[in-house]
Amino acid sequence: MMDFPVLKNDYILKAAKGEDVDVVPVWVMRQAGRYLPEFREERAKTDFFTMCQTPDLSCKVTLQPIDRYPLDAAIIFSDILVIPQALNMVVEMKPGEGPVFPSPLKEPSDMSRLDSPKYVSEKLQYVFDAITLTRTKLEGRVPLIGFAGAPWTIMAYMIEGKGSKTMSNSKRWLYAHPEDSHKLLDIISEATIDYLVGQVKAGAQMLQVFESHAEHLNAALFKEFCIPYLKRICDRVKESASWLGFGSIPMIIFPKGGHYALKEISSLNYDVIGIDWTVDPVKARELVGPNKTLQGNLDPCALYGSKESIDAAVKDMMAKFGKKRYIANLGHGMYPDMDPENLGAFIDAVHKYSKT
Ligand SMILES: Cc1c2[nH]c(c1CCC(=O)O)Cc1[nH]c(c(CCC(=O)O)c1C)Cc1[nH]c(c(CCC(=O)O)c1C)Cc1[nH]c(c(CCC(=O)O)c1C)C2
Repeated sequence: MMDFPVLKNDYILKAAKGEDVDVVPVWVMRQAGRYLPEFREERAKTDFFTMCQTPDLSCKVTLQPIDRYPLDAAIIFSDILVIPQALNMVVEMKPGEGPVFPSPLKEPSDMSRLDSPKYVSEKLQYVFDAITLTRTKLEGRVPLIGFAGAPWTIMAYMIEGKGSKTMSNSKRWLYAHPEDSHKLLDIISEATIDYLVGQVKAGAQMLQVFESHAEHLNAALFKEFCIPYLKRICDRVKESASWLGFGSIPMIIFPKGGHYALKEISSLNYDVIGIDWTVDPVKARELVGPNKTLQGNLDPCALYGSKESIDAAVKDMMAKFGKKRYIANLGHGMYPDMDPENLGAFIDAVHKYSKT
């Protein structure tokens, strides 16, 4: 096990475990990104995936929001799509368009193009190096979060080849090729387990699994095509981390648009459930019960409002969540055209209402 600087702020780890904290911890999804001028300056010089593959650059932009704001966690700069890349698919970042796969999986026979998940950890060593470097450079200021995409979300990108409004190509697989869908989800899950365990070994102190495309499914599809894999990932990663001497690694599941599945998800071993802004925090608490930490859920677009309106929205949000078993965040990520000052106002408001 590596030797890292002593952790000075463990609010988020405590909140994840349900321990009492005197302030509500806060971080935001996509806190490293194009809304920050210092990020755009780096990004102008280097291709997106080259940044991910260069530990010095990944570390540098991971630390940018930590240097700027009093956040309670850092999240390693990378992308969920490094898993398809490690399974032998080409993914390019197109300016103004986002990630694009030139040759997505069209039919189940295309799965023969995929490499074995056995080699994923080897191929993603650069992420582990970035994590180790960043954990060192953080000097214990805040914990470092590692992450991966959930299997359905990754499968959807591999088949659609890019973002999609309907996900009709990947949903066609679920209905027309359920067995092959399970085969693909199994491959992605095995890759993801090794990848997340590798992140813990490299220094990640908490993990988030992004089920960003839950909104396209329903309770029945989620139960068949998501739950078993989310369960396998959580159980196996926790078991390995514990066996390796890292104790109980806190894990967050973020099912974006998955309001219909919250109760089912609360039966899994994730410590924290992230909710998007469409879910009422009081209803979410009823559904998941008292033994899970909730994370979220301000509409990111609230950051387009005035500082006064952000303050009022945070006050309302925090009254609904309460201060126990709660991690403040947005209900999804920052957008590139957001004003960095308004993120500061969001964080300040969380601190203000977490004290009173
Ligand atoms: C956690 C994370 C992600 N991407 C990035 C991070 C960095 C860490 C952080 O949050 O600060 C950097 C990250 N990833 C990307 C960017 C912008 C790229 C650029 O600079 O050109 C950044 C900063 C590119 C990217 N990568 C992806 C998209 C969405 C495409 C779509 O569906 O239309 C996009 C636009 C895929 C992706 N990537 C990620 C998700 C899950 C979270 C979510 O739901 O947004 C998803 C769906 C995860």
